[in-house]
Amino acid sequence: MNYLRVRGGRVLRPDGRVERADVAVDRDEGTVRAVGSPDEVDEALGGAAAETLDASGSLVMPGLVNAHTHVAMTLLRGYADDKPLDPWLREDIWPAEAELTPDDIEAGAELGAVEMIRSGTTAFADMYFAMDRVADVVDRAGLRARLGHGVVTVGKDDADARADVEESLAVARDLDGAADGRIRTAFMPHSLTTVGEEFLREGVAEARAAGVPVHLHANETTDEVDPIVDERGERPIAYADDLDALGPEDFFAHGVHVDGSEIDRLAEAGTAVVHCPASNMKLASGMAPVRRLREAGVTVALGTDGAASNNDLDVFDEMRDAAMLGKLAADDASAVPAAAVVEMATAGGADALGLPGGRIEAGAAADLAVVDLDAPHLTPVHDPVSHLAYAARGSDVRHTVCDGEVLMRDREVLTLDADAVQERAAAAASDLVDRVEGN
Ligand SMILES: N[C@@H](CCSC[C@H]1O[C@@H](n2cnc3c(=O)[nH]cnc32)[C@H](O)[C@@H]1O)C(=O)O
Ligand SMILES: [Zn+2]
Repeated sequence: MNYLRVRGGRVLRPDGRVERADVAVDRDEGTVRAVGSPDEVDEALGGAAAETLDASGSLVMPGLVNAHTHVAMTLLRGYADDKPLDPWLREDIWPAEAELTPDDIEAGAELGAVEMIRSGTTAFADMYFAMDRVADVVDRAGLRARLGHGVVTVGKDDADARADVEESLAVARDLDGAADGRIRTAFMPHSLTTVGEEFLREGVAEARAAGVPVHLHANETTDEVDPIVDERGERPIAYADDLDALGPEDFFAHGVHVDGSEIDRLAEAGTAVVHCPASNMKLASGMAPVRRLREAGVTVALGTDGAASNNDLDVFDEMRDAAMLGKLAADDASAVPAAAVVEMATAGGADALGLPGGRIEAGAAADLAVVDLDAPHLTPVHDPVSHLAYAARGSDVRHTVCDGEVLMRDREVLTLDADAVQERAAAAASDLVDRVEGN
């Protein structure tokens, strides 16, 4: 038997209670074997030896889920700021991305993986390209992910557009189940306005046949909603439904400009929304109606979006931003409370992505973050859940565990060489900018 014991901490349970408990992990299975008092855990282990992870003075929480990002965009962190979505993409980001090589994407994904592990994130959804390289990084990092190749067809001729759709479907079929099952996939058209209708229709039909979900950017800005309403006489979520892209396994990023009928339709279909508050604020896209979505029964997860519109991959920031912005959007300080954003960043994320994790209970995936509460900015501890939402930072995470494996112990990343990764990514980013500016 191959056990790991997280000893001496307080544990955030699925019902939101925090209790003093040890957690026993079956590393071979990658699951939680038992949660309980030291005696109860002794009994569950039946005297078997276990490697120990010290959690004294700490809170053991489910690993955080970053449910929408473009992880290799870490190379473009701080490259172009202070513009709205459309000119930001067209004038700055897409020209830079045109110069990205698969090696760059691997370097950026490694940097993102180190950043995520250091801040307690154990699972993420990624839409980008050169996804075989991203998958290789996920495998080596020990993380869990739902990956897809992002399709854009606007401005492409028919053959190029079709090839992009085919690439996304091929990635969805070929990479599903990679990294010992920690990698799952999705068909990922970029958005309902950057992919033409016939390509959306064909791609979604193929995705359904292959049994993979659909992930796209939806209702992010009014510039994206208005043309659909003007051309089709229907709102984007109705259009998505018409395309058969609104299923219970599908998950849409943003959902900022959704009206009541769209919220109801999302709830009825069981399609999840990934709220990206920092990206929405930075690009001034708008305020998602998070309270209304949750009240309607929509699964809401949290995402950082790419590091160029955030500008980091720290889901603790996202929890705080989601609570703050949710209150502002509802004009009510009781809207989107601490427990709600913690749920969105854990169980909500796992449910939206259809990945295991998000809850610490016997039988669940052993995806954990151990947060050190012994710090001035976390003193006193009246309510640990309040601290997770409003006062803690990614750098407060001591240990990160995914699928039963320790990815970081005492703030040292074990699966990747963090210094080498940082150096390589900085060099790749500087070469990239030289190439872009030389053009
Ligand atoms: N195959 C496509 C790449 C699409 S990947 C997904 C795209 O989403 C872009 N992106 C990043 N953040 C956002 C956002 O907030 N909204 C919309 N697109 C974004 C990102 O820069 C990337 O180009 C191509 O040939 O261009
Ligand atoms: Zn995005």
